[in-house]
Amino acid sequence: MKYNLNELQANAPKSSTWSSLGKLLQLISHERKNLWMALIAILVNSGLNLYAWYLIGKTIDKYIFTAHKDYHGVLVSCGILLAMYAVAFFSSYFQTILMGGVGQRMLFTLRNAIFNKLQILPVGFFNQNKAGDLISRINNDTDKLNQFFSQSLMQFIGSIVTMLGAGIFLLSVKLTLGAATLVPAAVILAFTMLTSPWVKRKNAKNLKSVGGLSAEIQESLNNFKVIIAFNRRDYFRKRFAEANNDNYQTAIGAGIANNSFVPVYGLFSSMAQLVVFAYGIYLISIKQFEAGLLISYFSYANQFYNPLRQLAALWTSFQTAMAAWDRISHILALETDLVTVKSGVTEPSSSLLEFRNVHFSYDESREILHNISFKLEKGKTYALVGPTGGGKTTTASLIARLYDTNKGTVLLDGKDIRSYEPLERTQKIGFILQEPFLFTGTVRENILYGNELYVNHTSEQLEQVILDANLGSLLAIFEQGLDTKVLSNSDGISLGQKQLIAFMRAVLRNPELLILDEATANIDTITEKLLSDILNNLPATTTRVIIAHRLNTIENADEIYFVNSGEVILAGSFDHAMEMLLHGKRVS
Ligand SMILES: Nc1ncnc2c1ncn2[C@@H]1O[C@H](COP(=O)(O)OP(=O)(O)OP(=O)(O)O)[C@@H](O)[C@H]1O
Repeated sequence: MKYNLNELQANAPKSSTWSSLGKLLQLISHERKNLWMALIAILVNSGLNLYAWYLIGKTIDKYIFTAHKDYHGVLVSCGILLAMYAVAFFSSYFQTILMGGVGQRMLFTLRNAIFNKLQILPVGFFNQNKAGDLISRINNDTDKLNQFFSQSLMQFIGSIVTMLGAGIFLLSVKLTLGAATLVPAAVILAFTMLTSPWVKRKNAKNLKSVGGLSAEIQESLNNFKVIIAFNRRDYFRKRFAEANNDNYQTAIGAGIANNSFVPVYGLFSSMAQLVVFAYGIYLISIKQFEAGLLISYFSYANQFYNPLRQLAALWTSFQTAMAAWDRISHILALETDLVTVKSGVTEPSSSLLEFRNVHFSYDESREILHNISFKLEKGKTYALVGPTGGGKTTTASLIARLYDTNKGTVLLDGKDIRSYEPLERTQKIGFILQEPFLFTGTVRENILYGNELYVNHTSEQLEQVILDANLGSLLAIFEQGLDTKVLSNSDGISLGQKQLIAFMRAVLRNPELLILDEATANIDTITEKLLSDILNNLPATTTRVIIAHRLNTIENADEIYFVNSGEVILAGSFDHAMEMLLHGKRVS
């Protein structure tokens, strides 16, 4: 299945602005009550600000530009205006608090939704996407949406309400003057509609390059030791410089696109002022208009064009939010292809696991396993040997269902492995990976990862469980026992020690099938002997699959399989396996 987010995004059909807006609003549809209250607050605010200018114009005409000036009337109007501004202030404040909360809650929910989605996606997804890009989607893109919802959305609506109110005033007071004032706005509207797709594209490109830059930083931070050891800093510096340059170029592109509205809006709003000035004075000269109203008219033209100018900035925030939403929605729309299928017929089987005519490839280019069939019996120890890149880890990954076959079936206890719920399957199969994963915490926390059975045990009780499982000698290697601190980046703990913790973690889960993929590669010979004793003392029914390059590790296996060039062949004796390793076909 295709999981590469950048490719999926490039090939996705383009969606219209309005359908994207609809999808964006669905994100906060459960906040209906808060949205209505914020909307009412913004209507009150805009309405009061609009009415204030009408009152000012009327006050001037009624009390100033008249034969009997009435300053008391002006003072009364000022009192009313003060009260109106106070209410407008509180409604604006209330709306800001409401929408700030909506934005933060949406950010919280979205980040959770993306993270939960990542938990269910298969290994293939993580093979095809860079961690840095995913982090950027979770952090940066969700924040772009938050900014739109918490800051821009209500301003957006407020601006539209103010514009509508001002537009209605302009047209209703004097239709001809109003229509002339609004002509430049029609030009701006056409310009905005025409340039929007271009602006969105520029912003999407910029967000993608932010993801690329974040992936580059993450990769070089992960590999900093290799970079320093090999003095290959130039290589990473070059790659970083390229990603940074790409980000710089796309940011400039997005900046130009986003700001291209500002001068155009400025120019056309000045044009509108000019129209009001020239045409308004003309109307006064022919006694069809009053000077006080012209002052109001100027202000209403401003009330119309200022929000329009603001809309330019808000439109940018909207386009950025839509580009961010595109990137997020591609993750949310993904489904795992490792679904649990309906359980078919359970075949009575003495073997614990069976490969039946299995074909597998990571991508279309090359088949890694070709028509493979073999059985693993309960309680036996199997070794997988073969040259580097021969397909051992791939075979083990299919045994643990990290991937599904392209063709053929893997049966666990006579049942299609795909019919097991993940919890049941992972309880039956323990997998110690080539590179064990530990997280920052203590040995205890790492041992109990994914194991509900002992979480409430005291340290003494857990130590007893460890002793009973014959793992005491391994725990003794850690100076502070269960309380020994572990860092996920492995500093302060050796790779061998990490493998020991992963080994204890897997054995304590008491799996029916235990896979060790090069799990002793970094362990000294004496400790390896300890591990081998522990493996021999596992319950008699436990099946073991051991992948190892060190030959002494596989000496005592019941069966040895030779894995290479798409084949998994039973090698028979240890000597025959050695023969195959020395003279067998190597990977092409
Ligand atoms: N995630 C992946 N995507 C694409 N190809 C892969 C992936 N993982 C492994 N391969 C390819 O599959 C082939 C088998 O790899 P695999 O890791 O199974 O070999 P291996 O026998 O375990 O090697 P080693 O002894 O070095 O661990 C190799 O050619 C490898 O390049």
